[in-house]
Amino acid sequence: MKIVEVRHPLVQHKLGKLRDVGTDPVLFRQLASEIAAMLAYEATREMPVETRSVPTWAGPLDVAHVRAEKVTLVPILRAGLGFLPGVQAMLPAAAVSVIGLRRNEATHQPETYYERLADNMGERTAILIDPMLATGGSALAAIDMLKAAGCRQVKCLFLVAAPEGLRALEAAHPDIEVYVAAVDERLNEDAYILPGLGDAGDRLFGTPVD
Ligand SMILES: O=P(O)(O)OC[C@H]1O[C@H](OP(=O)(O)OP(=O)(O)O)[C@H](O)[C@@H]1O
Ligand SMILES: O=c1cc[nH]c(=O)[nH]1
Ligand SMILES: [Mg+2]
Repeated sequence: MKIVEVRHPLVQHKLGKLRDVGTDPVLFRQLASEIAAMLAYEATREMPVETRSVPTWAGPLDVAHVRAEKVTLVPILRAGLGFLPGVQAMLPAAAVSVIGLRRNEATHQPETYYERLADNMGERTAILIDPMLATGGSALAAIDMLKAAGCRQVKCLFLVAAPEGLRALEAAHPDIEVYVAAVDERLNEDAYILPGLGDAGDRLFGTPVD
């Protein structure tokens, strides 16, 4: 499994601000979105483009054109929504597929409550979007849904990943790619990432901790 930890100073600066418990939801969403755009930039580096001829002031010119119909963005509800705008800023024409998962806080297992995927999933690269990879259970469930729908290429964008979650993804899906702003230390006894960000969904949307 390809894992890219984006150590760019701008990403690390913004991540440092996200880790500050004093960062409120308005700034948290803005920073998360800005990092998401930079992760998307890295994840699309090898993206195939087609050549199209455009009229320019100097005559016709062949230019690169991204084929948005070959991509779908896949936010995992709810926290993935906070990450989506930054990725959409990079790929505005990509169809959005939505997966709703909620981690059961007692068992730490994901429970599915929504699935609405784009058409022609077999023709699309799926860019899975979630700020947190903890045990990996939610991402595994989402990737299983994407592959069951025919998806052959999956790239995952996370703000913070735990080593435990990365190992789980690697074991089940060695073919995927992962782009992350930080690989953190470990999970605590409640399966929260240390040092992590706390509950990303709550911090994005201003709800109390469950
Ligand atoms: O790797 P895992 O152990 O599965 O944990 C990570 C998941 O937990 C969080 O979502 P949560 O279930 O809290 O839902 P929310 O986004 O609605 O807050 C997070 O956004 C991931 O989806
Ligand atoms: O650290 C964690 C783990 C799961 N979900 C979160 O929002 N944070
Ligand atoms: Mg949550």
